[in-house]
Amino acid sequence: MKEGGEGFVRADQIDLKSIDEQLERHMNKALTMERNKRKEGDDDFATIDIAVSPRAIKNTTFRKQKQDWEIDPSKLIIKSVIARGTFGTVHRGVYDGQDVAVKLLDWGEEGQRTEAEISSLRTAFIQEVAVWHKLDHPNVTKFIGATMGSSELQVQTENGLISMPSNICCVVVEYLPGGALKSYLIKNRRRKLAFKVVIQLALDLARGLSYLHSQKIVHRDVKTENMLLDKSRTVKIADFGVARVEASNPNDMTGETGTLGYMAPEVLNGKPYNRKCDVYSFGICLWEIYCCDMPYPDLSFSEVTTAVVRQNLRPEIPRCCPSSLANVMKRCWDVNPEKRPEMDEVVSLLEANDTSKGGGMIPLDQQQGCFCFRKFKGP
Ligand SMILES: Nc1ncnc2c1ncn2[C@@H]1O[C@H](COP(=O)(O)OP(=O)(O)OP(=O)(O)O)[C@@H](O)[C@H]1O
Repeated sequence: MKEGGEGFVRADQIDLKSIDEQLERHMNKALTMERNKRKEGDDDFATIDIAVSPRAIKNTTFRKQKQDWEIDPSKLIIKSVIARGTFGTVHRGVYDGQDVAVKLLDWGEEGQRTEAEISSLRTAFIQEVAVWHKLDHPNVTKFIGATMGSSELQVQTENGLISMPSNICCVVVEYLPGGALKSYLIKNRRRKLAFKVVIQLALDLARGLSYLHSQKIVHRDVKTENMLLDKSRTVKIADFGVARVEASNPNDMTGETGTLGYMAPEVLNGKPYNRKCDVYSFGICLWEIYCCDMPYPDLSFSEVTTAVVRQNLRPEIPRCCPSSLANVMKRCWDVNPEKRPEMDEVVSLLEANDTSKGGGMIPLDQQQGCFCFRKFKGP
């Protein structure tokens, strides 16, 4: 599917029949695999309270018990593509008169994805809905609803409204026009941010994470790309694709997930981890927000892993950074997860900062500038 101009998708570029056929084949395969997986006693779904009933397939439409998070597809209009993510495409849309972002699950061309990939995509999709639909906080992108397959979805094209193939899965969330926090930091990489703005952004993120942890959710992919800004620059946590309900036994949570530069050493090492991996990633985000820079720009993936795990490498904190903030960063990225603070403590530490006297990182190219970094490291 390609983007059209003026917020439209070109109708002639949507091959509805073949998408429908692909979906039908993929859905059946994925459901068979899921059924087999359940028979084998896989308890992956133990924490997911979505009723996915493989029995309920009729005429290729994926039917299930109506969930409280299900949208009314007739009220949703899908518009142009905003971005392409791991799942598929993210579109702008309108739901019941409200501006929304619509994440559509893309099953890929026939033969493009293996059955295992399709199954894991679908599991991730279900997982994202399972986690997200329960959340309600000003610093978490508001979940509006989802559908796991509907014949009533419509896409707005240059030629009017066109029905989407049945079985399309989508998640509908509030539309956030400010873009990703990462892009905002990149925009300000030369000028840097006022201390007041640094604290505001950091507090938003810290409050959002503290809320998630209070709900026993570990985000597992905390990074500035996954944080979106609303029109008044409030940070909202987005992308719950790999978020999980925290396991009561830490040994139940292992596996590399997240994004390298933000990943805690225990995650990089494949060791058991808990919510403290989010605290580590928050520490890296805090550094990034203060510096408007990227951690480890000159290192390759493998160099980052080795250096973080074996040499305790962390981003270099500029000398102009107030100790109150530098200490939060250092505590958050402590190698020992138990020594890292809880997110609610981080919120209190950030709230204690006095921002009335100005401050903030001094751009390197100013005469009296900050020479903490040896050279400019633009993203
Ligand atoms: N609520 C939203 N409002 C506006 N834009 C959004 C919204 N949600 C997502 N986007 C846009 O879509 C992009 C991808 O979104 P998201 O990260 O949620 O998708 P994803 O499929 O999980 O991608 P990935 O896992 O690769 O990060 C975001 O970087 C952002 O540009």
